[in-house]
Amino acid sequence: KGTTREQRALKYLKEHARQGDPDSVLETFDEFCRTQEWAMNAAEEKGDILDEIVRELQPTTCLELGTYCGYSAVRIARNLSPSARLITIEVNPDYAAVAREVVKLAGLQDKIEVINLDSADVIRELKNTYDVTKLDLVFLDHWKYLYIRDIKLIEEEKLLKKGSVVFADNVIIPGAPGYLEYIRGSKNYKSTFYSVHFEYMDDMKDGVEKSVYIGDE
Ligand SMILES: O=C(c1ccccc1)c1ccc(O)c(O)c1[N+](=O)[O-]
Ligand SMILES: [Mg+2]
Repeated sequence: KGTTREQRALKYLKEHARQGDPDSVLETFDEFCRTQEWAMNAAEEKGDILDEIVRELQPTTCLELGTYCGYSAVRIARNLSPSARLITIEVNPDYAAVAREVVKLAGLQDKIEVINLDSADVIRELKNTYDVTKLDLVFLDHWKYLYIRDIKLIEEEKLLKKGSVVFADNVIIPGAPGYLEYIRGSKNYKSTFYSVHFEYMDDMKDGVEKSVYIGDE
């Protein structure tokens, strides 16, 4: 076909979603994934938990690792207060390019910054280059084996404060065993596991982990 799945999804969104309406973009993306092609979005069930976290926490500065096509970036940003912002990191240039279009389609380009770099390199620069003081919300959704590397880097950079929330997708499928062991074993977090369906697959069980930082930073 010459096009990628992500480009086909973007085309569908441009044809069927309402410009400037984040809810319409999300609904249309879910429709695409249920009727045309599966994609690894943090869909309905996971999205509802993410919505709940954002509404309760009212974060000012959010970091997402693993933008993919921007579904969860739009999901987070649509609930942010006017001055709040989301930095989302995507190492794959093709995904990042599609995500920027999806963010624009949702009308959220003033709240979301998509960075096409390796997460570790950006985390080390958040204070100096990206004007970040502390992170209120971190959403881990990139390569599963990198969750533990990056949470340790975030701690090293002293980017968390009491009450910061770290929310991790896919802790069952594909799974992030090293991360789960680390975060649940750490005295600096209070973690809660939520059993949810794997995106768009009503007969597959996945899990997400919400960890509240109670450490001393
Ligand atoms: O790793 C995969 C994966 C592995 C194999 C085939 C397709 C996807 C995946 C699956 C569901 C997710 O929610 C997700 O975030 C990812 N991911 O790549 O980060
Ligand atoms: Mg995921």
